[in-house]
Amino acid sequence: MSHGWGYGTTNGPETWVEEFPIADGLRQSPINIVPKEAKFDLSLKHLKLRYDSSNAKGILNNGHSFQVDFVDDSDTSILTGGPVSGKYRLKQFHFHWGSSDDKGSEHTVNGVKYPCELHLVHWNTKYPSFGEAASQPDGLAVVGVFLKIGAANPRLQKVLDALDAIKTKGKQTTFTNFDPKTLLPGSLDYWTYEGSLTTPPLLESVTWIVLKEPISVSSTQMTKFRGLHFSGEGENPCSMVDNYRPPQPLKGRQVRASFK
Ligand SMILES: NS(=O)(=O)c1ccc(C(=O)N2CCc3cc(O)c(O)cc3[C@H]2c2ccccc2)cc1
Ligand SMILES: [Zn+2]
Repeated sequence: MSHGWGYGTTNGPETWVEEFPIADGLRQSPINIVPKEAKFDLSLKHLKLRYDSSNAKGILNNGHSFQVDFVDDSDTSILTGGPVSGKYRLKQFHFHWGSSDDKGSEHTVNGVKYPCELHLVHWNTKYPSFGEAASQPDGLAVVGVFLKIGAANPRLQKVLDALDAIKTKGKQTTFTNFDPKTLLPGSLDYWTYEGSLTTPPLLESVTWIVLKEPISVSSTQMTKFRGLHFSGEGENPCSMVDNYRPPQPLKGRQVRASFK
């Protein structure tokens, strides 16, 4: 998918509406989460994430983030429970981060930005493929995990060590035997709301599941994310930083909490 959108001054989030009018839609993401305004919902189930590490297949610099792709031709890495019904298959995970430790997350909590946010992208198996699901209102479920500056996180190391091989746009390499469950915090308490992709095409097909508890990342580890480039090999080097969309209007949506 070649596209002109990005995170720069001439092609950043404020310009996306020109090519993707849904950018001004009724269920856009990310949002600012205000815990005191989230409604505890007793009917929300425990989030069940069951991943098979052998489904990990590769890691790719796609020019706006990097993603770890999973084999999704069977129900071996799935999300069930939580706010969704049915089974959602893990497709990929990726991150959004800042040029400094004071920004980088897409969702914010009481207006506070984290330095980084992990997204685990799943698609509803009632549809034949990810692409099909992505155009349906109940097609995708993305688990968002905040990263907070603290001790170095050894669970991130395998991912960070692979980044040297995918420095520039379009580069990819094999990435196997990795269980993304190792990236999750101890608690699976979450906020949930109906939203969209946070990158073009901004499709309004995502049930967001944002975990309350962050995982740790050190400042040194954050500099590894910032060593990637938006640009391709041989192009003018452009550091991959600030690849986050700012919070969007709630437009009457209710954010629910799985915890009191
Ligand atoms: N940040 S997010 O909302 O969690 C998100 C989720 C999925 C995706 C995603 O997997 N894809 C497929 C790869 C891709 C490549 C692009 O160049 C692009 O502009 C968007 C995507 C999106 C995508 C999702 C659904 C339909 C088309 C593209 C992207 C972002
Ligand atoms: Zn994302």
